[in-house]
Amino acid sequence: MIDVPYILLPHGEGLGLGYASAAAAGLDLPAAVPADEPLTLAPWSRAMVPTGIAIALPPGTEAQVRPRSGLAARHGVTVLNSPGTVDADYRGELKVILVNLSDEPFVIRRGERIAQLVVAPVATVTPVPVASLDATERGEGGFGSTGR
Ligand SMILES: O=c1ccn([C@H]2C[C@H](O)[C@@H](COP(=O)(O)OP(=O)(O)OP(=O)(O)O)O2)c(=O)[nH]1
Ligand SMILES: [Mg+2]
Repeated sequence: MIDVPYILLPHGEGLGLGYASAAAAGLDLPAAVPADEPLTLAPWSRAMVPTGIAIALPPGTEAQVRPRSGLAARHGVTVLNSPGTVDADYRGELKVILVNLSDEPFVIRRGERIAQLVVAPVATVTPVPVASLDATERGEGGFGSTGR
């Protein structure tokens, strides 16, 4: 277990960050919209939803903002830039770019879990310019080159 420090911003008071089950991969992210002002995501529209949370990821890690399957399956609501990337040096508020891919409006209430955050190790590399690349069996084949 790796400690990940987080703070609740003023508009995140009372919200939290946690796993929904013992071995869940993703920390659920809550919507930090005002309790008396739910956010309505119109059909085929998007919104950047505040979570009221800021984190300090350990160097060598990233966090991915992933959709919740229940919202996607039941309401057509997903994370537009999935998986969103949270850099280890980011100290701003975590935000979730939700999109409503359905014909029905979707209402987001305060504290509702809108996405999940998966923390993962990340390889940081040094890009090295070279004259040519080593040969492989695949070569330049891609995008279905091996068949269906
Ligand atoms: O779904 C997301 C994606 C990003 N971020 C935050 C954390 C991340 O570290 C920062 C920048 O994200 P990204 O690199 O994807 O965006 P960019 O368009 O490249 O912006 P920047 O120029 O700030 O890197 O925004 C979120 O809160 N939620
Ligand atoms: Mg970036």
